Amino acid sequence: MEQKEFRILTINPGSTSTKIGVFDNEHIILEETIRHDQDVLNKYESIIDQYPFRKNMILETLDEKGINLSKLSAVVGRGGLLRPIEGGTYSVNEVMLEDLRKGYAGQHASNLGGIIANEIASQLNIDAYIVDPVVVDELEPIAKISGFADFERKSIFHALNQKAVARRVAEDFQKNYEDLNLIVVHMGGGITVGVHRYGRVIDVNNGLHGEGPFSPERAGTVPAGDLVAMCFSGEFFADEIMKKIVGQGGLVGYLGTNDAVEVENRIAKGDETAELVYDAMAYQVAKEIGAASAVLAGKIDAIVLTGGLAYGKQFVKKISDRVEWMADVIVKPGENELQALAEGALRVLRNEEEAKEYGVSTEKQSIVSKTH
Ligand SMILES: Nc1ncnc2c1ncn2[C@@H]1O[C@H](COP(=O)(O)OP(=O)(O)O)[C@@H](O)[C@H]1O
Ligand SMILES: CCCC(=O)OP(=O)(O)O
Repeated sequence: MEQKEFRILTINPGSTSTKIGVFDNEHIILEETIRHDQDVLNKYESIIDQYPFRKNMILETLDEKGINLSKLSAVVGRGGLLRPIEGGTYSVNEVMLEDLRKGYAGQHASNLGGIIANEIASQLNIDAYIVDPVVVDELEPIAKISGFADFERKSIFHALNQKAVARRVAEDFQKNYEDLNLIVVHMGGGITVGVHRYGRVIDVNNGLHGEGPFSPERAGTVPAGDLVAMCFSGEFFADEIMKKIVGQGGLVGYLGTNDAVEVENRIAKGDETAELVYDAMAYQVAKEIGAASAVLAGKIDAIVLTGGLAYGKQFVKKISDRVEWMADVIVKPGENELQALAEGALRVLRNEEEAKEYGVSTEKQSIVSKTH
C-alpha cells in the first residue's frame, strides 16, 4: 500500500535563534536558522512578548521561500517549561497554552514553540503538537534531593536533542539506546549534561535556573551566599537578577556576546580575557562530565558532545583534553531537533502512537514530601 504523504512545519525557538523546518514525511525540504541579536531580544520585557516578533519572522521566511501553508498537515513546536511530564508527543491544548503563556516552570524561548505552532495550525484547521519538551523528567529519586529541604532539583534540559542524538549514537554502535550508558552534553545558548542510563536521563543539570556549567548566555551554578546578598542589597529588582542568571549571564555577562564564533575570533586576535573566559566555560563543562561519570560509577560507553558549540574545534578540544581518559568522546555538532519534532508528529499522524493529552493528571508528582 502506498504511504500517505504528510507535510509538517517544525518550529524550534531557542535562546539565540529560531529554527524552522518543513518536512515531507521524514525528508526535510526547507531548513532555516533565524539568528537573533541579543540587543534585539533584550528589548522585550518577557519571553511571551517576543511572540509576535518570532512568529512574523517565521511567516516571512516561509513566504520568502515559497512554502504554501495550505499544504501543511500539522505544525509541531519545541515544548517549553510546562509541568514535569514523561517524554512523547503531546497535542497542544488549552491547559498547555495557559501554562506556556505564564511559563509554569519559568521563562525560556521554547515556551513559544507550542504557542506559535498552535496559532499557525488553528488558522489552517490542522493539529498542533509538541514533542519531548524541556521538562521531560526521568530523574532518579536520589537525583531530586537538592540538599535544601524547601526545593527539589528539577529536570530542565535539551531533552529533544539529547534523546535524538543518543539514539543516533546507539545506531552507530549498532546497539539499542536502552542498552547503553551515555553522557550527552548539549552546548547551545544553555548547556546541559545528561546522564543517560539504559535509555533514561536519570540525572541532568537544570540548564535554566542556575545549575551546572555557565554557557553563552547563562550563569550556571553561582555562589549562593553572594547571590542572596545581591538579591537583598536593594539595588536590583527580581527580574534584573533573573536576567543576570539567564540571558545576560555566562559569555554575555563577561564578554557582551552570546556568539562563540566571535569569542574565538577575539582570542585569535590576542584577547586574553576572552581566552580565560572561554577556557573556564570548557573547564566547567568538563567538571560536570566528571560529576556525571560518578553517577554512572565510571561505566560509560561514550561521552557525546552536541549543540552549536560542538562546531567549535578549539572548544571541543579543550573539553576532550580533560575527559577523554574516561571514555571515547563522540562529537555530533548542531542538533537534530527539527528532525525529532517531525518524527514525533509523524508517529501520531501515521497512527503508530497516540498523542498524549497534557494536563494536571499527567504531571509527575514530587517524590519528597515536605516535613515542615
Ligand atoms: N562554527 C561554530 N564554532 C563555534 N561556535 C559555534 C559555531 N556555530 C555556532 N556556534 C555557537 O553555538 C551557540 C548556539 O548554539 P545553538 O545550539 O544554535 O543554540 P540555541 O539553539 O540554544 O539557540 C552560539 O554561541 C554560537 O556562536
Ligand atoms: C531550558 C533548557 C533548554 C535550553 O537551554 O535551550 P537553549 O540552549 O536553546 O536555550
